[in-house]
Amino acid sequence: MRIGIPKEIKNNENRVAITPAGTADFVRAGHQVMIEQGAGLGSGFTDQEYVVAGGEIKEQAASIWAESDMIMKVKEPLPNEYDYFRPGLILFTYLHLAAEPALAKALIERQVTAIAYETLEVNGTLPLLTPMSEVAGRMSAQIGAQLLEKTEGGKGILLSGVPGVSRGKVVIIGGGTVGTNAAKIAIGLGADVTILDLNLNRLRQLDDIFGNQIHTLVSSPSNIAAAVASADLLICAVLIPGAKAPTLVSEQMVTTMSPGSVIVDVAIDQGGIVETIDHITTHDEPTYVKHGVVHYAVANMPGAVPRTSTVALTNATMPYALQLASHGAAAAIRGSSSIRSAVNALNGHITYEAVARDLGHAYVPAGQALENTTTVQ
Ligand SMILES: NC(=O)C1=CN([C@@H]2O[C@H](COP(=O)(O)OP(=O)(O)OC[C@H]3O[C@@H](n4cnc5c(N)ncnc54)[C@H](O)[C@@H]3O)[C@@H](O)[C@H]2O)C=CC1
Ligand SMILES: CC(=O)C(=O)O
Ligand SMILES: [Mg+2]
Repeated sequence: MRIGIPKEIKNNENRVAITPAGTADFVRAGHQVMIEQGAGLGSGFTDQEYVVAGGEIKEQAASIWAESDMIMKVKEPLPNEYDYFRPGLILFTYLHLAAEPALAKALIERQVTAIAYETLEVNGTLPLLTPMSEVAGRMSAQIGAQLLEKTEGGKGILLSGVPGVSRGKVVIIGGGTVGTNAAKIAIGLGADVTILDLNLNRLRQLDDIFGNQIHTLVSSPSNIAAAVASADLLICAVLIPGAKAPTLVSEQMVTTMSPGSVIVDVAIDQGGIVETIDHITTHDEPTYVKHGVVHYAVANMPGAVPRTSTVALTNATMPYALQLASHGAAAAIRGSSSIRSAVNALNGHITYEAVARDLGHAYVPAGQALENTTTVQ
């Protein structure tokens, strides 16, 4: 199969979908890999390293899209990439379609086989989301701590406090991968940490992991309201796989936060959980202030630590990419329930139930969408 790796074009997105080692894995398995010139530089990989691994460097993104059977990316295609879509093209990347209706429409209209990292499931886990959630979770506490500094627009507190001065309060809504990793760093920084989750078993696990280093609370509207009002730093880490994130923090709740408090909404890639977040921010302009509260809503946080993130992401994606390349999409989708769970659009249909529901499209299971088609390779 011919595999194409365009350079990422989202703001400050320095990750790349393949490493030189991954290129060598594909080549060893008999595939051809085309990489856009300079695509790996942000992650510290030179064109020469890809060539040594057996890849071919192309100057133009357009020829990579046109000549590839499978495009591997990191972030969702942006509107100026939609024209490259064509029937049967395999697109393997993060998609977050519930928050991207125009992208969903383009994928349907052009009958792309769109396979999303974030919904690929193995025994109830999301192994292609986990590594980036680990990165973003850890970053969220680090970034929040910095935004609390006066010079960054914050209220001017140090999360650890000092002897004689109380610690800062970090509230984390959602105790999954992002939430747990945020807690690790926030605890390390010496903050007073509270985690809310709907899942009581998850709260039990967190209690086992962190003991009396954290407070746990069930995620109810009244507990959220009280915790938000007391937070210096609010980290939002809720996920319902594939679905648009629920609005759990209302504008009224944000008005109860003291001036200079900080919100980091990591769940923004699925639409975010905070009512006062009305747009996705970028690494160039990461924050804005509303009701005196600093809001951070960058949807590609790991793009700022690309060396760590590219290696962590590709460690997880490569085994599935190799399956897709070696068997072809149709056989891989039929043969692997995990790959099937990642298929969000195929042959003009939305094939992930939560995405279909949130975008108001009909849901057609991937297996059914594969019937009577000759366009899917
Ligand atoms: N902005 C960025 O750059 C990045 C964003 N993310 C996003 O972060 C979000 C969280 O991801 P993960 O931690 O991997 O998901 P996860 O599935 O590991 O954890 C989500 C947690 O939310 C909990 N939850 C669901 N409904 C809830 C509610 N109403 N109240 C409280 N908790 C609730 C679940 O029980 C679960 O424990 C996702 O949207 C993911 O895409 C991940 C990486 C990078
Ligand atoms: C998960 C995601 O959105 C990211 O890593 O950018
Ligand atoms: Mg996005």
